[in-house]
Formats: sequence, structure tokens, C-alpha cells
Amino acid sequence: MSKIAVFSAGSWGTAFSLVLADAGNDVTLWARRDEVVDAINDRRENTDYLPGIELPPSISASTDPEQVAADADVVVLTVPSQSLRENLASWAPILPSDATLVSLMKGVELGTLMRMSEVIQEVTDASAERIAVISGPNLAREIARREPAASVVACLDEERAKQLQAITHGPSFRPYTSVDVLGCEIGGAYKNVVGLAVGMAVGLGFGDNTTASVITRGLAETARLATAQGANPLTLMGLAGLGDLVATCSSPLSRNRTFGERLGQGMTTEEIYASTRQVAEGAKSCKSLLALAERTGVDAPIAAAVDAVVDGKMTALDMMNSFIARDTKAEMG
Ligand SMILES: NC(=O)C1=CN([C@@H]2O[C@H](COP(=O)(O)OP(=O)(O)OC[C@H]3O[C@@H](n4cnc5c(N)ncnc54)[C@H](OP(=O)(O)O)[C@@H]3O)[C@@H](O)[C@H]2O)C=CC1
Ligand SMILES: O=C(CO)COP(=O)(O)O
Repeated sequence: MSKIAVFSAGSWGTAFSLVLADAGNDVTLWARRDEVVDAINDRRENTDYLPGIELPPSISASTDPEQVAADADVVVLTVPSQSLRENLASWAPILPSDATLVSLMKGVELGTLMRMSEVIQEVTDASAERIAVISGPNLAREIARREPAASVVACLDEERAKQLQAITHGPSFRPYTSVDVLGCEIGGAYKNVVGLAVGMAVGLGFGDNTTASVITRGLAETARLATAQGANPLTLMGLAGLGDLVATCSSPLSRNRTFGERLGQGMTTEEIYASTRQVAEGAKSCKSLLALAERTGVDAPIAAAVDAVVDGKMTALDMMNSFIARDTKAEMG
């Protein structure tokens, strides 16, 4: 049994705590609001993010980061990507110095264009071998309902990846290992952007030909950037690439797809932000991925178009038309 600290108690932090608890671990969740902590400790439910799902006694919660981190073998980070740096800067001094640091986040930092594992390394000074990423087709609510799913545990240190695999493998969750941290992170961040584009197609009332075309070209775009950065192309064909892309683009549970759907129906980004507190990481990361693609010298037409719609510079319909009108000479289907 491992002692695991999970920062924080949103949809995925809470659902992943269930995975960890089912696998026999002792979990402490950090939440920034007292009412979330009280609901978890007293009512055994995260009423805000996973209503109706019972949490076992091996999961407890606290607003005190020091209490959460104390004696943890593994520290799991799952705040919205753009808030990681600021939060982690305040937690870094209290994290156990030999704990494995695990990112569940799917985004790229605005401005620095850093992946989450890079932010973690910079802020904590931990070696890259101590930092892992878990990414795959893992919609939080389905995981919390114990529907069977698989994921990738990626770490440059293969032994550490295997240890994490062993402590996360449970009755309904099957982790695979990888050393391709970069490929998993680019796959996880890019699928959110493609999910937004697919959502727009759905919001406009288009059917499966359109969504399949966007998904497939989205995968090509993801693989182009990831491999240019040094990822293993096979990672993008796996659970952290194609797998996650399919789950996100197919499911009404995806916040990114839903965000895109609302854009497709004519809502503005500001109106959507005002209507929900849940994160759609792709709405911010499309800018970072686009800049990363420019810096790497690869083409990113879907990220560019999604960014323009999110910024209100293009309508979702114009985005779909630009996808069809695009000069295709240089690309293979
Ligand atoms: N949900 C899913 O199915 C999956 C999500 N992920 C990834 O996990 C990460 C977290 O997403 P998810 O749990 O879904 O998000 P949610 O929106 O469900 O929860 C966000 C959590 O972060 C807290 N939070 C929000 N803003 C801040 C901030 N500025 N500082 C500190 N804490 C903050 C929220 O607290 P409060 O309630 O107080 O606002 C809440 O606990 C994302 O990168 C996402 O891509 C990965 C796989 C699956
Ligand atoms: O990452 C996810 C599924 O693997 C969750 O996707 P959303 O953030 O779009 O809900």
C-alpha cells in the first residue's frame, strides 16, 4: 500500500483517487474550498464534481497542503494546467524530496510553451526521472463508475513507471507503461484542441463524415508536432494518442467537445466561461500548441482555426469551410 497525495479534488483528481483507493492505496485529496473537504470527509461524496459516487474511507480530504503531502510516496498533480506553476510554487517546499511526482494534466503552459512535466521539473527542481505522466482515454465520470478503461503511465525512468503501474492497476483500470513522456503529453494536450473542433462540427449539426475527417486530420496534426519534437510515433497510435482522441471526440461527457459544441451553436467564449466552472483545457492550450508548432516549423491548421474561433476572430462555420478549402497538395491523407 502506498500513501498518495492528490492535488486537487476536481473531477479527475477525485475519480483518480477512486482508482488509487480501489488498487489498495491510502489517498489524501487537497481541495481549496472547505465545503468540498467537508462533503468528502463527512458525506463521502464530492457533490460538486462527482455527485452520486460514494467515496471509500481510504480517501480523505484537507485544505491544508502540508497535511496532504505529509509522508506521501507519490504526489499527483491535477489542477488546471494554467494554474499549475503558481500552485506548485507554494507546495514545492513541503513535498517529500523522494516522492514520485505525477501529472494528470492535459495542457501546455501559455507563454513558456512548457509541457506540464517541464513545469513540474522547473518549479520543484526534481530530476526528470522522478516525474511521471498518466494519460489516456479516461473520462472522469466513466472511471468513477468503474467502467473498464486503460491508460499510459509514462516516465523516463522505466522502473518508476513499472512501480506506478503496479500501484494504479485495479479491478477496472489497466495502466500500460511507456518512457515517451513527451509523446503522451502532446497527445493529451492536442486531443483537447481536436475535441473542440469536433464539438464545433457537432454544434453546427454536421454528422459522422465531418467528425471522422476532423479526428483523423487532428491525429495527423498531433503526430506531426509530437514526432518533430522527438516523440515515438507509436505513442500517438496508442492510448495516450488515438485512444484519448477517440474518447474525447466521441463523448458528450468531454468538456472540450461540449465547449466546441456551444461555439458551434453560436455562443461566444465569454458566454461559455460564464456558464460553467469546469475547465476546457484546449481553449487555452490551442494557443500554446500553435506557437509550439510555429517554433518547431510544422503546420498546425486545426489548432490555428480553433484558436481563431475561440478568440472570436472566425465563426465555427468558417472554420469548417477553411478546413475543406485548404490547399492539400503538400499532405497525404
Ligand atoms: N475530467 C476528466 O475526465 C479528465 C481531466 N484530465 C485533466 O485533469 C486536469 C484537471 O481537470 P479536472 O479535474 O477535470 O478539472 P475540474 O474542472 O473538474 O476541477 C478543477 C479542480 O481544480 C481546482 N482549481 C480550479 N482553478 C484552480 C486554481 N486556479 N488553483 C487551484 N485549484 C484550482 C478546482 O477547485 P474549485 O472547485 O475550488 O474551483 C477543482 O478542484 C486538466 O488538465 C484535465 O485536462 C485528464 C483526464 C481526464
Ligand atoms: O481527458 C479527458 C478524457 O481522457 C477528459 O476530457 P475533457 O477535459 O474534454 O472532459
